[in-house]
Amino acid sequence: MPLTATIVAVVAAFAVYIVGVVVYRLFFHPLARYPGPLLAKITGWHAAYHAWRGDRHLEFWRCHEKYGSIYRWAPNSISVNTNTALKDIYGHRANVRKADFYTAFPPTKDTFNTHSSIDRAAHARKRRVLSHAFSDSAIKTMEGHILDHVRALCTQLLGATQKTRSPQLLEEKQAESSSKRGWSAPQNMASWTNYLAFDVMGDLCFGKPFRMLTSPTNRFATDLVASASHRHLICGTYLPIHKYHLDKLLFRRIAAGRARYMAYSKAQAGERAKIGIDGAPDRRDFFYYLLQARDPETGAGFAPAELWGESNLLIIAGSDTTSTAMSATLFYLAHHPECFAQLARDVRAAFASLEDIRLGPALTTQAYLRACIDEAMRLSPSVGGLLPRTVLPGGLAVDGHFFPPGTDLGVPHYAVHHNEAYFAEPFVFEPSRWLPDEAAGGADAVARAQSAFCPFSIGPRGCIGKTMAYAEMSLTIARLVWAFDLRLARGEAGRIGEGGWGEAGREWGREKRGEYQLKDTFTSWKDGPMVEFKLREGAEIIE
Ligand code: HEM
Repeated sequence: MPLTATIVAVVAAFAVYIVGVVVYRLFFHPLARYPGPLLAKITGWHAAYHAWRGDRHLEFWRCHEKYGSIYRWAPNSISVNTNTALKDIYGHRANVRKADFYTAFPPTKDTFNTHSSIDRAAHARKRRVLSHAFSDSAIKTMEGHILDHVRALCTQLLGATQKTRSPQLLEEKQAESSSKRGWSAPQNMASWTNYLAFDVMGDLCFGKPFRMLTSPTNRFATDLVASASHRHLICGTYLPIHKYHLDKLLFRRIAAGRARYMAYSKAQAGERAKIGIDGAPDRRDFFYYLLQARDPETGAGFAPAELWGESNLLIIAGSDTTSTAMSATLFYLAHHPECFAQLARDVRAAFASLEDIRLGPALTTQAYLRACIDEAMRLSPSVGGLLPRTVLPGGLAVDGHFFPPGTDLGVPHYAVHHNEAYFAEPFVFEPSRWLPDEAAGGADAVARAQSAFCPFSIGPRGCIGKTMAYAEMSLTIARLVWAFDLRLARGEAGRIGEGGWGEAGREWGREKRGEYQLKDTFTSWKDGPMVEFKLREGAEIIE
């Protein structure tokens, strides 16, 4: 056959194949009866586009507004926006495994970690070993490391209150300076909470903090981790991008950032592994627990590649997520002075000094503090998208729908957190909705809200670091609120992080001024809020 005829035949065969796939997916696929965007039913590129844009969490919400509680968001994938689906899909009895989405996460074939393990038995073993590092007693021994960095943050903010903001304000500052109680220049709390969370996790995972709070040298690593997370999301959402390394072609900056992070974390983990347990017997960090932990059933510990995989995971899983929740909490407190005032009253009454704020009953019983953090995580969840699970042989029934083996299912966090069926006025910051004595609707309304609240996911693959995250967030927010008065920066700076601001503000779902805006990169990218701090009357920070 002449060359031209061969090319025509190949192109024609390809066209017939494509048409066949499109017709099958639209009319004969087991999910064909479910509504959804036309392009999403035909190809995974639709979902990959939103993963790249960082508006995946909003797209799930928008589509549920349009199509109802269940829709098809990719050829083989269904999203369900109900509290019952949450239990059916993620609960302990769910007949599912993690979707192939997670094969895009590990840097090498032998570095599957607790988070990226798909096989249920392999995951159970890793999780058992890792759980030693998250026992209550282990977290208590890590408290000292966390507090070192929270103190460093307080000192930095105190320093900011003592710097002159601008020549015009010099006089005002001079008047204030003798008492050290002037207002600081606006501080970007997305950055500060990032530095804090990375310093804590670097300290606990690699045995040495990044020292981002006190020096700019290592701050570049926050961008690398963000790139790693974003790359995992894009490639996992549409696996051909991962399989054929298209990310290196299409998203070069993101792919390069991820590669740099992997090299960096490998080197850090290697250095910590060399020190081992004997080299630092008093050091109770994650590595200490990882190095000595043994599977109670098999007696096996983690191999070196697994150690890297786990410490690498912990940095990504524990830093960005926690910093987003803290910056979101500060965003909403700065936008709701009445809530800040109530929280400040509670915390200042409960603790006589800054150093009294430690882990323990006095902190865990701060109900309004927990309500503020939970409400911020509801409105702006650190992991806002959908965590896909694949139905195993035997199928799965969800909300009366039967799904065959191989179907990918999930509940999108941002969408279910804004579902009016569970949250009255879902876009309003209302911490009291979490307090049975204060919530409109009482204990029933609180129980309904709890049933759909899933910032840490739920079930056997839910966040293992939840207790640790609450420990870090409570210590940080309580200490900041105890020591400082805070207010939103005035003018344009105060708008950073708000909806309806800049280019993105014109997007449907990003127009709400009072909502902290996140870019969904699997975890989240954020900017702002810009907050001013002032050491409050009666507070002292020992530098
Ligand atoms: C506010 C802070 C945090 C949030 C919102 C959060 C959220 C989540 C979510 C949604 C998952 C499920 C991911 C999935 O199914 O793909 C998860 C898993 C996980 N998280 Fe967190 N996380 C936080 C803090 C932490 C911290 C501080 C650590 C460790 C120091 C941590 C370690 C992990 C690990 C290891 C997993 C995998 C668990 C498994 O698959 O068995 N997280 N987290």
